[in-house]
Amino acid sequence: MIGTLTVKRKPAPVVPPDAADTALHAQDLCAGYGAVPVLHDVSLSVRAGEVVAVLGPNGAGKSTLLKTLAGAMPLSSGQVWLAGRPAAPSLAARSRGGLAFVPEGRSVFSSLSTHDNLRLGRGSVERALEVVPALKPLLSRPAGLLSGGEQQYLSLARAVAGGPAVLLADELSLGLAPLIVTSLLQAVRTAADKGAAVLIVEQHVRQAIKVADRVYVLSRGRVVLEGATADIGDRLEEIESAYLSTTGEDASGDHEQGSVPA
Ligand SMILES: Nc1ncnc2c1ncn2[C@@H]1O[C@H](COP(=O)(O)OP(=O)(O)OP(=O)(O)O)[C@@H](O)[C@H]1O
Repeated sequence: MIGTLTVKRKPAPVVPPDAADTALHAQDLCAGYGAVPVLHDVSLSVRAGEVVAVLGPNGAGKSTLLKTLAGAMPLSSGQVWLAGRPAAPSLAARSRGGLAFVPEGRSVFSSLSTHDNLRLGRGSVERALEVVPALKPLLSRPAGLLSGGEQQYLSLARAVAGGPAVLLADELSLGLAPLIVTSLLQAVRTAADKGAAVLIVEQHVRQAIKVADRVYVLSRGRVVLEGATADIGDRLEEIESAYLSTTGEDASGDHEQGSVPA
């Protein structure tokens, strides 16, 4: 009797459809702190030239999401893809690969001038100033003497000096005056217009949707809504009370995931 020949093939790697042609793609991310899970199967993508805003009430997991995307925090499962390839495991390696991360809080070298702070970043001072022109008159000032808003301009400018392919920014506008918030978000828009894929976490929802192309709303670590800002603008109040106020944060915990509800 002739035996059956079984040819063992390596299974083809499963590449999510969005991963291949987007600058940043995350698939089914789960992460947490110790035994406490925070993110549950979060998937998203950001294309080059887009600003995408992550919105959600306090404690929804927005910062945790950005940290996992940046490689600053491990995943318990899921995969991050950068430019169609599985992302390197660490923040340092992702930075070398063209990802820039502005974490929450201002990190500037207080004793150095604004100009020297910019020179410390990988990249070009000129490029940074094209995106954040508000820093031009402040180049010689020690960073420690800049206002909170100016320090935030500097954090953003350092991140964009290298012309990142992907820019992640967490709560750039926290505690800042409305005019500065507008200016920071405009700089974020400029970074995208120059080709970056930009993902921001932002509490100022109404300001954010003026510059963002799309949003994801996170509640209790899950994406509960996603859509183009053009589609949600008219229904912002309804969406704010359903998803964005802390009291509205899903007491039942069972919002369905989907696109902008009809
Ligand atoms: N270092 C940590 N150790 C343990 N739990 C943490 C840690 N950081 C955040 N958490 C918890 O994880 C959950 C999500 O926090 P996260 O900061 O990601 O939310 P957020 O949406 O960014 O909130 P906010 O808008 O208030 O900044 C919260 O319950 C928070 O208490």
